[in-house]
Amino acid sequence: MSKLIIAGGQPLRGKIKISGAKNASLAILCGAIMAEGEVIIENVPDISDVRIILEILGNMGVKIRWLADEVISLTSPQEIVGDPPYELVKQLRASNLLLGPMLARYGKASVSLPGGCNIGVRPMDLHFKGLLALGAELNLERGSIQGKTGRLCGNMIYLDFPSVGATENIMMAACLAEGQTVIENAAKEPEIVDLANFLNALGAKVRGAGTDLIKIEGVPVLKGGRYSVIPDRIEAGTFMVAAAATRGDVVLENVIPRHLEPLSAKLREANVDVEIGEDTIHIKATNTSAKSIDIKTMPYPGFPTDMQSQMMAFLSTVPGTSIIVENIFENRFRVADELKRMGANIKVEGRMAVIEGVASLQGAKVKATDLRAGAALVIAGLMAQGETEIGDVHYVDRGYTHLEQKLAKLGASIRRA
Ligand SMILES: CC(=O)N[C@H]1[C@@H](OP(=O)(O)OP(=O)(O)OC[C@H]2O[C@@H](n3ccc(=O)[nH]c3=O)[C@H](O)[C@@H]2O)O[C@H](CO)[C@@H](O)[C@@H]1O
Ligand SMILES: C=C(OP(=O)(O)O)C(=O)O
Repeated sequence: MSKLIIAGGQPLRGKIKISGAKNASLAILCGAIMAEGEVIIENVPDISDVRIILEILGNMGVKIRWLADEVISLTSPQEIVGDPPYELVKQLRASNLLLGPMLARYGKASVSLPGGCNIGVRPMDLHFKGLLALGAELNLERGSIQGKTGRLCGNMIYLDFPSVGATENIMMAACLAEGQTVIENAAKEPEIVDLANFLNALGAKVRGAGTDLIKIEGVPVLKGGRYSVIPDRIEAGTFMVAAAATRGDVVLENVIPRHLEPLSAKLREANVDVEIGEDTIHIKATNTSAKSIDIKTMPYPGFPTDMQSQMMAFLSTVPGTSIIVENIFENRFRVADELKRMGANIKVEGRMAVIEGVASLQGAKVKATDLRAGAALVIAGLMAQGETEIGDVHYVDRGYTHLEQKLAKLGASIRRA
């Protein structure tokens, strides 16, 4: 098991290029199996979640070739040669996004339920509700979803909650259904828009992605095509917060600033200077004294749950009392216990965390409890006095491309052991 060792106390300074979005790439890679021709996807991040989903697709008979760094070619078979293997599926939540595409293209699917994970339960009732409304037959057998269908049929689907995964699964399946599907109260996250743009590049007819009403006109086939994934707003956000937390001066390149507005607004409220360019964001925190703030995680365009832990690390040394309310995933405060080992003063009460800013954190041995918790501990380690050793770094590797190299380029003292 590798560890990250950080000698804290250096403000981050310099420029960094943001990679392609994990959460968009994973959905797009699943959607690619619906195409009848070769699909080329650019700007795919080199992270373990991508490697696992590719292994799953390979097991199903998808031909996969890396054409260059971050560029993948995929060609799906006429018939699936094997089900997604449980051993791989259980390692990543996003494998549940194979359900819609498999049903739509192959008329059958067998995918293990994701079950719970470290950040909370990951139910799929809304995915089921949508796919059943499109005419699929779904059964749960020994922890695995077994689905079959003839050609799916468009329908009106209202989501009780704007679930990102359910919107993606239903939207993908509806692309090959007969007639029109309307998803009401759809998720509006940028990754939904990216997936819709990708599907449209293959010949799908999806309109309204990015609003809460998505309309999909089914087509008989999707063809091959080429598509470039959007930049990762959460990787970008993590570097923004790391820059703010170390009182640094960092320019992020290859970002879509609009996607980061919920975070930029909160950082400005905390007195951090955020300058927006066309595809850059400049964080200047060298001369600022940060202020405590309150945060509530919400579906987009609210504050993202995936940035909550990193903000908790930052706020732990901001004078005053900050409050975070986590509305999406019930177990996303586990990182508080690790931050407390470094001297943070955080009280967790159900879905609320109260953070009393302390003068500084001290380096300690800590463990990543999930992906963004790991990112938060990296930020805490960069701020802390002395050495921090972060265990269970495999969580961090799920979602960050070349994290140590990028941070070292900004002047951090960080190494893997
Ligand atoms: C709204 C939201 O912030 N979604 C986040 C969620 O997407 P992901 O797609 O994993 O999760 P959903 O958006 O579906 O889930 C959000 C909420 O809806 C509930 N739920 C979901 C599906 C379902 O069928 N039934 C149900 O009750 C979940 O328990 C959760 O409380 O995790 C991703 C990884 O961290 C983030 O990138 C997404 O931004
Ligand atoms: C928790 C995350 O991802 P996943 O839904 O793939 O577990 C995340 O991206 O922060």
